[in-house]
Amino acid sequence: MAMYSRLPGSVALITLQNPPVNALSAAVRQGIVDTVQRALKDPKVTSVVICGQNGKFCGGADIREFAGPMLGPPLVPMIHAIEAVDKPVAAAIEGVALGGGLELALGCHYRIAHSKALLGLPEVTLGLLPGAGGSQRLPRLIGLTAALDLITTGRHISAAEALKLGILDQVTDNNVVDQAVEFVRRVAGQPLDSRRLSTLPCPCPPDVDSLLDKAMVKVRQRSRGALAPVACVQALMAAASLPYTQGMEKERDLLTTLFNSGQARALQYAFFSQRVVGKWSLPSGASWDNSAARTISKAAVIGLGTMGRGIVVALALTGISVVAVETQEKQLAEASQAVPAMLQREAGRRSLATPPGVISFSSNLQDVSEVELVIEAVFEDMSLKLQVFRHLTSVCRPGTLLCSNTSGLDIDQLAAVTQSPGLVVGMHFFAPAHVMKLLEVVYGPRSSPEAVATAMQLGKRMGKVSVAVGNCPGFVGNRMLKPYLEQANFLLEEGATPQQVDEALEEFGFPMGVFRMSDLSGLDVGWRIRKEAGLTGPGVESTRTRQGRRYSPLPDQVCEAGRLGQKTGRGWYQYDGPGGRVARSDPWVHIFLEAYRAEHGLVARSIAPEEILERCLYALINEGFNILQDAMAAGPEDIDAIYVFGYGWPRHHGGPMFHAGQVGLGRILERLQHHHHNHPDVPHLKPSTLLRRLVAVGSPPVQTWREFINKERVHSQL
Ligand SMILES: CCCCCC/C=C/CC(=O)SCCNC(=O)CCNC(=O)[C@H](O)C(C)(C)COP(=O)(O)OP(=O)(O)OC[C@H]1O[C@@H](n2cnc3c(N)ncnc32)[C@H](O)[C@@H]1OP(=O)(O)O
Repeated sequence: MAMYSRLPGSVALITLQNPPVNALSAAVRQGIVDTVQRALKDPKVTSVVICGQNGKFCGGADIREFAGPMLGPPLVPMIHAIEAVDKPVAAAIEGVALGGGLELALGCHYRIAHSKALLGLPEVTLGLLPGAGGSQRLPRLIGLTAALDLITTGRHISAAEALKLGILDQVTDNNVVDQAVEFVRRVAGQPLDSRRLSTLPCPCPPDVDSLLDKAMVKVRQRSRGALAPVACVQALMAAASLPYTQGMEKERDLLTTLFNSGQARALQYAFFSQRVVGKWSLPSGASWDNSAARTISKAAVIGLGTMGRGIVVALALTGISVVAVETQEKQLAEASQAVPAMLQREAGRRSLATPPGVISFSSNLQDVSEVELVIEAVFEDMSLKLQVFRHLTSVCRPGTLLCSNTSGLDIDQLAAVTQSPGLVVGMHFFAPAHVMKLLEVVYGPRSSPEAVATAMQLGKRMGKVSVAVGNCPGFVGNRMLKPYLEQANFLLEEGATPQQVDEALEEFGFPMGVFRMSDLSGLDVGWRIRKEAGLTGPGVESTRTRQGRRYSPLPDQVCEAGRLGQKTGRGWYQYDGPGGRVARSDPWVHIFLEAYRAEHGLVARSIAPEEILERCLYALINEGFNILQDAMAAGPEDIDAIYVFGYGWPRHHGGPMFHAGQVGLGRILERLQHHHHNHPDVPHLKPSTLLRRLVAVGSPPVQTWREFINKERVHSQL
């Protein structure tokens, strides 16, 4: 797990060996301890280089080991022992040096990296802090201000940035091990005291207290309720004010608290969920490892509204040539101005010198005839989409993949009007499409494995977390959103205000509560969908029961008053004019709610934040169980990834299904039963069969549900 070799010229080379990322498992740590000892004892060795095999230095501690008892030599003394060696030790960094990997490198006396290497301390994203001395050594090396940035964000930095910050001693485009060997030969015999970071003072700016206070405020605002960012700032406070040994004690105490927290478990689950969903499988048996994806080099986007423009940019950024089609001249003219500017901005944000893809604009649908894949992004209207698909199937060459960016319409219906229904899939992007990480890839009953594989791979190329989902109204994300929104409206009827509902959800960790979010997206979106579903509109009676179930006409009435959200400057809140961003409580809404309750004979009651959370979140979670039961998502990880990456579910709560497991399935079932008893006309509160089955078998951990569901399905229990 760590190979020792003696190179000519008295250099010992230690190579970490633990594919795929040389994580510091117990065996690797033992290997390092043994090989460092060997190098120390060998009088012929004058210097040491540590590197990783297969072009990767080290991806950090082995996250899989966190679930069990920690065996093998601990990291902290291992790194101290390296720092104390009296022969120069250099880290030769290729690929990645992340987390414990960078902490190991910080324990070495010198760090040499390849120009393409990435470095960082991403522990905060796993609910931890750099607990192998990183929180104390890094600020001593690069100063408190820069260390605060790197440790509280967990961002990966390039070798060039690391060199500028002073983390690296040298960056090379050549073989990094050769360079490191040459380097240590050169410095052999020089004093090492100043290279032992633990012995250095921590460079701090004069206004250190104010810097740390501001950092604390910032992390609390950025990730409300998250423990790890706060602990990172506390560890850096210790680095700034205490001797190294005491700083290390503080680091250890903070790490122990975090390590045992539910948040660390949730964030580590989220890390693995993201990877699990990439290994997609469909009920048909088609999966990522038995379905070939096509490589797309030329694509078209139809419809250049907000979504279409974002999709064009996302495709172009991957180097794909895009034909961007809009039949309305005014919209086309606007888009051909806006899209290149968006592309430049996004390329800049991603540090790309020039956007790699080429975009051509057209008002003629015939111009898509030569592309390999089309993404339709026209208005969310089935008859319009059908018209576009009929047209596409006649103009595109045979074999072209036809995708729809619908947010919930029937993919199969679209496929049915084409000549090759197997080549039709949904690609549901989230606004802004070039920024948001989530992509739902929707397979219909006739979608071919090749079409699904191609869309999944294209999503990955665009840097998205692509999740394969089944074809049902709203797919996964929006299907679960429906009961959540419904409960929020019912809570207003019963006495809550939009602020109270939003505050409870924001306190839980959502960046925006449901009403602020609806104002941002535009209230007319849902209004149109409800009209199409015959739930509201001319001729529909204004009652609180529609289509046999409880219905709240509140959002329809807000729209009827011309309040469509931020775009009209009024919605559930008021804003400083159309397009305003800052939501303020609006007396109109309170008067309106009172009048509404009076009209329907409702008596407002005081509603506690706990009830708001239970009603909104448990209704959403319950629908998640229904989705699993209907096989519209392959496993809970798929649902959780969708909610974390597309709907602002706080990552430190893992995702709705993980959260259900943490709350306790028995408790979720009991509260749903309670609320359903109080609201028997709300079917979404009726506990799902799958939830009942899981509770009946003792509420197994979320990681085992996928297998349980598959077995239950075989035995027709679901
Ligand atoms: C008292 C307890 C003491 C604990 C001490 C606490 C200190 C902790 C310090 C740490 O080091 S925490 C870990 C910090 N490291 C990271 O966060 C890095 C995580 N990994 C990544 O960001 C990426 O994987 C990567 C290294 C940038 C590589 O990305 P790439 O896209 O190339 O591949 P992936 O698909 O992401 O990964 C491939 C494969 O490897 C698995 N994996 C990656 N990193 C780790 C790891 N650190 N431990 C275990 N496994 C890891 C990943 O799950 C994939 O596996 P799969 O089976 O193929 O899905």
